[in-house]
Amino acid sequence: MAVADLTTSPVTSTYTKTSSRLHSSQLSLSSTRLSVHFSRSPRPIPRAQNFKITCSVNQVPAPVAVQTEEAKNKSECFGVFCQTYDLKAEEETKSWKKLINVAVSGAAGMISNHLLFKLASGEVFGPNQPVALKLLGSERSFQALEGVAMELEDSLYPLLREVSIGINPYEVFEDAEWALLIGAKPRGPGMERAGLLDINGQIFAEQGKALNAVASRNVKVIVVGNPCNTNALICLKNAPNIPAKNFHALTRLDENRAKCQLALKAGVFYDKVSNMTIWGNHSTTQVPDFLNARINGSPVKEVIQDHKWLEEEFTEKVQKRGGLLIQKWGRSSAASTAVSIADAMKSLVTPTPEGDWFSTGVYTSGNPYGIAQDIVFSMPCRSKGDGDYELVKDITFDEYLRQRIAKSEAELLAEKRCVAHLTGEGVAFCDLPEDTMLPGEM
Ligand SMILES: NC(=O)C1=CN([C@@H]2O[C@H](COP(=O)(O)OP(=O)(O)OC[C@H]3O[C@@H](n4cnc5c(N)ncnc54)[C@H](OP(=O)(O)O)[C@@H]3O)[C@@H](O)[C@H]2O)C=CC1
Ligand SMILES: O=C([O-])CC(=O)C(=O)O
Repeated sequence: MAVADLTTSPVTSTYTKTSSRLHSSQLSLSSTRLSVHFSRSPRPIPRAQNFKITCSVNQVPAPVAVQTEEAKNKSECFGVFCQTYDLKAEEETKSWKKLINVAVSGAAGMISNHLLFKLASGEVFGPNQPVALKLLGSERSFQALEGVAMELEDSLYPLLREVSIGINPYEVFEDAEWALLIGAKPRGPGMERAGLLDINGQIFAEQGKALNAVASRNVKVIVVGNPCNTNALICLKNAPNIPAKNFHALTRLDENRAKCQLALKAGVFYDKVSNMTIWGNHSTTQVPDFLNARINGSPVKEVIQDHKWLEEEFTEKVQKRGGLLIQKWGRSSAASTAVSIADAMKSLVTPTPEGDWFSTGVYTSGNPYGIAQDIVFSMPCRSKGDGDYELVKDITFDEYLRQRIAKSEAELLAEKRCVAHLTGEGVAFCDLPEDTMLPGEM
């Protein structure tokens, strides 16, 4: 059976090889009451979970689901998203753009549980952009991933045309135009940061190789899993055929947190805060830049005259916001992180408002600020809305800002030495600064 067909989008070729499972597809079709019209050659439903869902709709006993190793390694369309409908009568689809492929790792995790529904709703790409979600999980999360896909089915999003799930990045990332890399092992009690860098670095090295092999040549990659700057560096080093500029480490949550704290102090609504840069690492050395930020168009230091608060309390509040939230919630920021991923994507697909900018962790080569080359560092960017960005040139520095930036830079250079074995730059040597911490660590 084919995946959902759009009059305006080509059907992907993921399942054309699985003709041996055509029989299963026919079984599933006979047990579904959904009206199905094949506008192209039918493709087989290859997965057991399709039976479970269609049969539960009609109270037909489900065939026994036997999942082979081969089946588990495939990225496959899920349930209702495997159907092909005749959309010719649907006028609205005429104005739709070509289907966009979005791959998400850690898709069964907490952040994804918020993010996927934003992507499917049209909030990120707009009301004319149909979306295909390609969800990456693992052996341990596969059932949860099925649950996520079932919730996506039940949400009936008109723009959500395809959902596929899998555990092999070489399958899931095929033709991805966006890759949102969220899955990563959380740091456990007693685990050294070097250990976390190594374990998660291996995940991102593997995923970089997979993107390099099968993703769109212009895929935009947003690394969320921590330590996200160095994971992004590892990922891009393992994907030499994809422009390094396309890789981002998520620091938009930090930008949003900084805007909120400035608004609170100034007694204004947070939409009045602009030009907010987060410099450096998504860690407790990050630098929320109050020198260049503005409130109601005026420099922050003119609006907030308590400069001691800006240098000491504000900076630390932003750096440690994630840790405080974990103390309150018992788990790390998930909903606000998902919002910030959506914000980061929107900033790349819509033109940046005149005079403003946004923060994202990007590859430093060629930066105009004197920051070390060849790391991933959060900096101020503008976009024309084409998925690309330029670094902002007219930035002011003072001694305080320079010193803080240098500290975060030193931390990232140390992280880079620590993962040299994963970036193809020789033998790793770990001399991480003592106080190196993720925002979630206190
Ligand atoms: N940059 C930022 O601003 C922020 C980053 N984060 C980071 O995002 C990441 C995901 O957070 P969240 O969704 O809340 O986390 P969850 O624990 O809910 O999900 C993380 C997912 O990571 C996957 N994973 C990959 N490898 C391992 C492993 N070895 N052990 C356990 N899980 C693994 C799991 O999926 P599977 O089994 O399918 O692989 C799991 O579902 C974390 O690294 C977190 O620190 C969080 C907040 C802000
Ligand atoms: O440390 C974590 O996992 C959470 C995190 O990044 C944040 O809240 O900014």
